[in-house]
Amino acid sequence: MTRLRPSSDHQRGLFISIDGPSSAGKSTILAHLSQLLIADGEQVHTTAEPSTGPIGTLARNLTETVSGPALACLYSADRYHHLESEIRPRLEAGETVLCDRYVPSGLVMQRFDGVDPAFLWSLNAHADRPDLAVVLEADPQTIAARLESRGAHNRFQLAPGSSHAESRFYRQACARLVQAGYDVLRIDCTTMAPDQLAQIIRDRLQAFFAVPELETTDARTW
Ligand SMILES: Nc1ncnc2c1ncn2[C@@H]1O[C@H](COP(=O)(O)OP(=O)(O)O)[C@@H](O)[C@H]1O
Ligand SMILES: Cc1cn([C@H]2C[C@H](O)[C@@H](COP(=O)(O)OP(=O)(O)O)O2)c(=O)[nH]c1=O
Repeated sequence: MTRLRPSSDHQRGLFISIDGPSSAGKSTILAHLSQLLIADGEQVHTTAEPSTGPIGTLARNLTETVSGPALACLYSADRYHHLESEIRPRLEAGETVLCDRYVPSGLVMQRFDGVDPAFLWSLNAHADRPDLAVVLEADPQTIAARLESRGAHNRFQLAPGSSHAESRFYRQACARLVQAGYDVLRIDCTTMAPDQLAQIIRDRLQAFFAVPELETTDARTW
């Protein structure tokens, strides 16, 4: 039996974020991944940003009426509060945390308001690095079709050509994240089914982070 841990001397659980263009399939893949990890014996906590906490609720409610750096600050403030109030405590309890949107979304979405990427990075640079940042990629036309059939949730998604712009912003954000030491797994979700994509992520986690349960128990005695 193995457990997913950052390393064999850690009791902390793994932190995995998933980002990508609106309607690429983040929530769907996350649900499949959660089921797979639970079947593997992991304790899984799924969460999302903006969070359901006070700052996340404010950010979501103000997205149509506040823009630019002010909105960017709200989303990043939510991120730091989310880390402190929910993500870190769950990780320290040994749970695997799956987060639907995280820093990569913060580097991408506020660019629709023309916010300087360097400013966005400075707002997000102190957020905890996930053990794995999954970023979904796809042919923008395919994403646009998924978005149209699901329906837009806010002004960013209604902007003409938004799927193309988001894809471009994500490519740039990934380069920045890799430079900052993030472990980024980019996967193309144009044609593969969500359960297959979840399997790819699960295999990657197993390959990099599986630790024999005996070793995690041994580490506890110290
Ligand atoms: N790999 C996929 N192939 C085809 N359709 C998908 C895939 N993943 C998700 N979808 C569909 O695309 C839509 C958006 O998925 P969703 O998970 O809500 O996206 P997101 O969370 O990225 O906004 C849903 O109708 C979903 O069923
Ligand atoms: C995390 C985050 C989200 N957002 C936006 C992107 C989404 O449009 C919105 C979340 O909406 P939601 O409907 O939950 O997401 P999705 O469309 O992916 O299903 O919040 C930001 O603008 N900045 C951020 O940092």
